[in-house]
Formats: sequence, structure tokens, C-alpha cells
Amino acid sequence: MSPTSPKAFPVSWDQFHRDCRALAWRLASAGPFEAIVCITRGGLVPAAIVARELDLRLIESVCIASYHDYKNQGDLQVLKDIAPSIKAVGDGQGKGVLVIDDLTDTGKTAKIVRDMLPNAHFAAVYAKPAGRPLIDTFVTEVSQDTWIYFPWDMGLAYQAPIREGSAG
Ligand SMILES: O=P(O)(O)OC[C@H]1O[C@H](OP(=O)(O)OP(=O)(O)O)[C@H](O)[C@@H]1O
Ligand code: HPA
Ligand SMILES: [Mg+2]
Repeated sequence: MSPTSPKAFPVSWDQFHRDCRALAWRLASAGPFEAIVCITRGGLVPAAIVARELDLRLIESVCIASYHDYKNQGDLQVLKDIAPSIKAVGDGQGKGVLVIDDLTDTGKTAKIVRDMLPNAHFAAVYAKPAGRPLIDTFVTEVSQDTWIYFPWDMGLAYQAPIREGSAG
């Protein structure tokens, strides 16, 4: 799906913060976690909020790019791997590691990181049905044909009235 998808799910900063807090509440009983691995770039924002709530200070990134333009999912590229010191946490397979992303869509991004850390706990703020099986904890599910608009991708803009033909 792309921003031209039939359904739009716009998320404000306020809503995103609330949803990240809700995610942290759910994760509070899923740990204990020693470290967070955030999937850049989208995972950076929820990771910061969850790290604050769960008092986690060991934060790593795995840098993956999948959508090279706003219409098509290009090939997945791992731009930066997870550091050996983080891979060594727990059982060396991800136990005690919390992986965070902003959303899962097809699940391809999460699958790449699952293959790196099979026993890690995977969290996303939002999930679409195809990606949901890859994620252990999420807050809100939207349909596959919905495009989620994150606050960092948006700005204030005029909105046409809902009812066509009304003033404006
Ligand atoms: O489940 P998937 O179909 O793999 O899609 C989900 C991924 O797509 C987006 O990242 P993107 O690659 O666009 O990069 P970004 O986080 O840098 O925006 C989003 O942040 C997820 O990481
Ligand atoms: O619904 C989405 N919104 C923003 N970025 C995305 N990357 C994959 N799916 C989405
Ligand atoms: Mg991403």
C-alpha cells in the first residue's frame, strides 16, 4: 500500500505519544528487557518514548530501508547491522532484547530483524494484518489497504469541507 491507498489513518504527535505510552504499558509486563534495538528510521521515535517509560538506556539501531519512494517498496537494504555486544545479550539469540518499529506492513522489515534475533520481543505501534504475525506486541491494527500518515511526514494544510458544495 502507498499514500494513494483508499484509506488514510493520520496520526498527530499527541496521538502518537499516547499510543507509544500504551505500547510501553503493554511491554512493561513482557520483559525484563536489557536493551532496545530500534529499526530506523521510523522506530527511533517510539524507541525514545518506550526507553523513557521502561527506564532502558542501552539503545541500538538496525538500519533498514525498504520504501525508496512513496509508491513502491524497493528491495530491502540492511545499511547497518546490530552490534555484536547487543547480539550477545541474553542467550545470544535476542532473549532480553526489545525490537521496536513504528509499524509493520508486509512484515518484510520485521522478518529481516527476526532472522538476526529470533528470540527478541518485537513491538510496533501499528500493525497491518500481513505483518502482524511477525510482531509480539502492538497497539492498533489497521486494514492492509490503509496508509498510516506519521506526524513527522505531515504539516498543517487546508482541508476541504466534508460535504461537497458547502462554502470554502
Ligand atoms: O512491514 P514492511 O512492509 O516491511 O514495512 C514497514 C516498514 O516500512 C517503513 O520503513 P521504511 O523502510 O519506509 O523506512 P523509514 O523507517 O526510514 O521511513 C516502516 O517504518 C517500517 O519499518
Ligand atoms: O502505512 C504506512 N505509512 C507510512 N510508512 C509506511 N511504510 C510501510 N507502510 C507504511
Ligand atoms: Mg522503517
